[in-house]
Amino acid sequence: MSLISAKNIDFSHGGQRVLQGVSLSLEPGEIVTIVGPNGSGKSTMLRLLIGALKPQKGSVTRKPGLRVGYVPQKLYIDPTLPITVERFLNLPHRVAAKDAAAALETAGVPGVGQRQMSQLSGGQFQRVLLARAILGKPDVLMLDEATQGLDQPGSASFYRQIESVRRDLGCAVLMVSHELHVVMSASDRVICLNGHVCCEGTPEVVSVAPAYRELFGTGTGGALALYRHEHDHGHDHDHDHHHPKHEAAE
Ligand SMILES: Nc1ncnc2c1ncn2[C@@H]1O[C@H](COP(=O)(O)OP(=O)(O)OP(=O)(O)O)[C@@H](O)[C@H]1O
Repeated sequence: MSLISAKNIDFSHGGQRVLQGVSLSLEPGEIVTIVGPNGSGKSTMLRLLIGALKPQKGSVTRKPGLRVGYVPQKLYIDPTLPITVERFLNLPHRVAAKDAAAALETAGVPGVGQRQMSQLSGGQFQRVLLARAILGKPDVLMLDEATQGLDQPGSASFYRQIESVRRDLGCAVLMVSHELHVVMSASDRVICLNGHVCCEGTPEVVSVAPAYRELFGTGTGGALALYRHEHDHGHDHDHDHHHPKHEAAE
């Protein structure tokens, strides 16, 4: 059974149609990224999947008892408010010190528990948010533009952390981004959204799909290859096949 599945969703904000006929699902353990231009309905889709919004048409089904860990885009903490990482992880529910330490370790920031939140770098801060999501032992981690404000190496490193968290926890990951190549390289499957699902598949397949290239141009293929090299351990399909049809369309 899928962890979450959406069937034929229509959604409008006010009178404005944002999503039309969108179907997608998330299977246990997979990393799926929703990419799309600004305003294409990515955040709305995430909120529908979580259940914070109700579709006007279609349905969203979540596996009973599904635990979702959510990593927001950015969380504002008043810099004049002294709060340590450990204290932050204890909000809103108290957690055991050893669980907090373990979550920080899994999230890639071991030992920062006594640091002030305001003194963390952008990358460390997002990893602390990740640690907080991990504490709930999620079946699914959802990240909405979680690397905004990080530079490209910082984002790439954050997404590698996500892969490692997936390995440790065995959870599925659903991310939203408009940062293309960096995010895609870490994904098993990419869904390109622009009010509807334009195309969907492995990063290699989506990055050469005509609908994707129409939206984002052709510039991401090389960068994808650059980041992908670490992952070339042959999943279930041949990465190296040729796409003469698409190349001819460039
Ligand atoms: N609460 C709301 N009320 C009215 N319109 C909204 C609301 N939230 C989003 N919208 C509109 O719905 C459309 C889709 O927004 P959404 O945030 O889902 O897109 P997105 O793909 O996540 O965009 P971005 O990449 O810029 O974050 C936009 O045109 C936006 O203005």
